[in-house]
Amino acid sequence: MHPDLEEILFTEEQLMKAIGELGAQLSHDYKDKNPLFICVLKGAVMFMADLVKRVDVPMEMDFMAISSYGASSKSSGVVRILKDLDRSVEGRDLVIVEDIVDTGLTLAYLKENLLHRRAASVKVVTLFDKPEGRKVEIKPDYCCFEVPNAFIVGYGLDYAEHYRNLPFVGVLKRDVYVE
Ligand SMILES: O=P(O)(O)OC[C@H]1O[C@H](OP(=O)(O)OP(=O)(O)O)[C@H](O)[C@@H]1O
Ligand code: HPA
Ligand SMILES: [Mg+2]
Repeated sequence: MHPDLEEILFTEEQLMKAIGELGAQLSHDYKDKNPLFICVLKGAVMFMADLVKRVDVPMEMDFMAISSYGASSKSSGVVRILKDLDRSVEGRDLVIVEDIVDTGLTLAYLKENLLHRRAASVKVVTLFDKPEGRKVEIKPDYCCFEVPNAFIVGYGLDYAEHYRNLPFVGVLKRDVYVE
């Protein structure tokens, strides 16, 4: 285990099993829809890469970079688009791929923004949901795991840009970060 972690919540095997099941579900739900999967960088990069390999219907990918946390464990509340999509989403069935829904501020902003662009549908897939962190009411359409109200890192999730490369997910020790 990594010395900065208090405990491991999900092993690589547990993550892959859940992602496999989600991929099968999405393949069923999006058959004949040619959905556009939108990866929310940077946190969702690992999840997106593993998920799309388990989707066996025609689909496309695009990427958006959004940031609200900076070098902190608390959301600044100000959501900024750092990189936008490459193409129009008008009339498309969109699947937003997130690593975690915490306060819900990122997702609320993103959903609204994409619906404004006249997408046919916008659904949200998240690896983790932290319901106790919510500041705005929003529910993901698909979720692999609920997590407790602690700051978690690994498998794409960072604290001050570190720990994204861990293949598992754990709780960061309280003395490693500032709020
Ligand atoms: O529900 P919220 O409280 O808005 O938090 C969730 C968002 O925050 C994190 O992104 P962050 O802004 O840290 O950027 P990153 O993906 O580059 O780490 C995470 O990847 C989600 O996108
Ligand atoms: O628990 C978390 N860990 C990492 N990034 C995050 N962004 C929102 N919540 C978290
Ligand atoms: Mg982050």
